[in-house]
Amino acid sequence: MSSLELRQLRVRYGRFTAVDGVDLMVPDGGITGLVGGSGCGKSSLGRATVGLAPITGGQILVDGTPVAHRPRRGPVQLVFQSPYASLDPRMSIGAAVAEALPPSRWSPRPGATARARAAEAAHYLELVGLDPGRASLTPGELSGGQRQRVALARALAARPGVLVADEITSALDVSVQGAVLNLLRRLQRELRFSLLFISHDLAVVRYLADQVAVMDRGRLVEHGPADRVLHAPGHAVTASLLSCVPTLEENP
Ligand SMILES: Nc1ncnc2c1ncn2[C@@H]1O[C@H](COP(=O)(O)OP(=O)(O)OP(=O)(O)O)[C@@H](O)[C@H]1O
Repeated sequence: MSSLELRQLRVRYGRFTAVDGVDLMVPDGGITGLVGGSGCGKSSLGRATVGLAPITGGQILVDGTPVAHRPRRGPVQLVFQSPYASLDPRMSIGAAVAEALPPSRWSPRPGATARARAAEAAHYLELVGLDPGRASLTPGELSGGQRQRVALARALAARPGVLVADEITSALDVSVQGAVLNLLRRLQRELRFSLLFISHDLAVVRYLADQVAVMDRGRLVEHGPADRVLHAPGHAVTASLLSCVPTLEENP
């Protein structure tokens, strides 16, 4: 488990600034929900934490240490909205998870390392509720929810201190969204990674997050404890996002 800190983070695409000097702290072992309207820069911020968006200013720190901009198997792992973005359609799901494991120690017995890695990959598949006996399947043979579980297993296999989940349930049927969210919450408690949970769905964010940050046009406009931000918003953008979520009202 690790803290994630963004200091004056700036992301630009050509002349367009998508993230405009954001300061954000995801505390050690905490769950921070990042919300905002469409196009406000949430995904750009998330992608920047793993070097997948063009950072033009500021710093990203994990446990107070600046991280390299494109770390392989780094301390921060990102799960995308579409599992297809992170899974090779030709690779078996077992191989995809094994590939993400940290390099293993040298073993004197030929084949022993490959076997140990397959066993460890099976462990991660089990952890996300998939049958390790089906490790030879490819992503195309799985349902959307199962694919997202594989993407989660692959991210966790890299043993990140921080997980960034970007709209991970948006592409799923409503019937499986809850199961994936429950899984994520259970895994966060068991493995104790810090979580930056990006979503446009405030009801989901309230369910998971202990801190909520609100973005608008590339800037952070509000940040605080989830209870306070979602029940007594201090910014018009937050209030407007809340007004679109009638289910948040306990006594309508
Ligand atoms: N690769 C890119 N090149 C140019 N502009 C981009 C690129 N990626 C994103 N943008 C622009 O940056 C802005 C922020 O996009 P981003 O995807 O980060 O927002 P978002 O809050 O995640 O939106 P959504 O919820 O709709 O996914 C948008 O105006 C988008 O069009």
